Amino acid sequence: MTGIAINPSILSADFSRLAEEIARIDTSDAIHVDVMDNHFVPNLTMGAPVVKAIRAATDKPLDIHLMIEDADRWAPDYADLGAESVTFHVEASGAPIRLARELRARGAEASMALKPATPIEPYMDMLTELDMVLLMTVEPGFGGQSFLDVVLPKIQRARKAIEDSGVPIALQVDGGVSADTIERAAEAGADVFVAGSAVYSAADPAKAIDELRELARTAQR
Ligand SMILES: O=C(CO)[C@H](O)[C@H](O)COP(=O)(O)O
Ligand SMILES: [Fe+2]
Repeated sequence: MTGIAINPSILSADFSRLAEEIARIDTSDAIHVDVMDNHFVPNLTMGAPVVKAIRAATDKPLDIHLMIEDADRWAPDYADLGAESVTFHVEASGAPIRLARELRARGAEASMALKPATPIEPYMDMLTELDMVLLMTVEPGFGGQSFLDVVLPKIQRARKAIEDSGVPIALQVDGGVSADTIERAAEAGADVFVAGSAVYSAADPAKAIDELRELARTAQR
């Protein structure tokens, strides 16, 4: 297992004050940025120009979650603009191994996401091409949805495959992660947690991040 990380999603932040909102999550391990194109998912958020502005506003690692079609074409741009980690959806990639290698060649960590109903088994042999796997625990597209417990067995199977690979690949969950759900996800084997509404709805987001981290650490032990 790698160490526990809490990556707040700025999808739930006030976009009119993004730099201040980023400063409020200073205890985070990285900043999760949701890029949506209104095609892969029925929602539109931001593209490379805004991510470039976020890059300039913080030294925190950027964890870019691309919910866009034609990831093979667009994902490398986010590595080029200085993101530490770029996640593409396997459902939107024609050549995931080539894309993962391309992201790494451009200096980013390569991460692949799976929607809740996408099985992990066809991709078990390519895990070593990746730095992280993201298992969505909601249908992608919106913040504030409920955690899907139906994904827990897939988290367990992915954890076993990662341990069997002998390579320290991170296992991220995204969607509905809160103080009520993070322990279940950590017990199943996740070690990187995205939380949007749970962090930004808190009176003190930095404290909420620390509390989530402690819950996950205890559950992982
Ligand atoms: O990728 C996402 C949605 O597609 C977001 O990262 C996710 O929903 C985070 O928000 P919340 O914690 O409120 O569920
Ligand atoms: Fe996300």
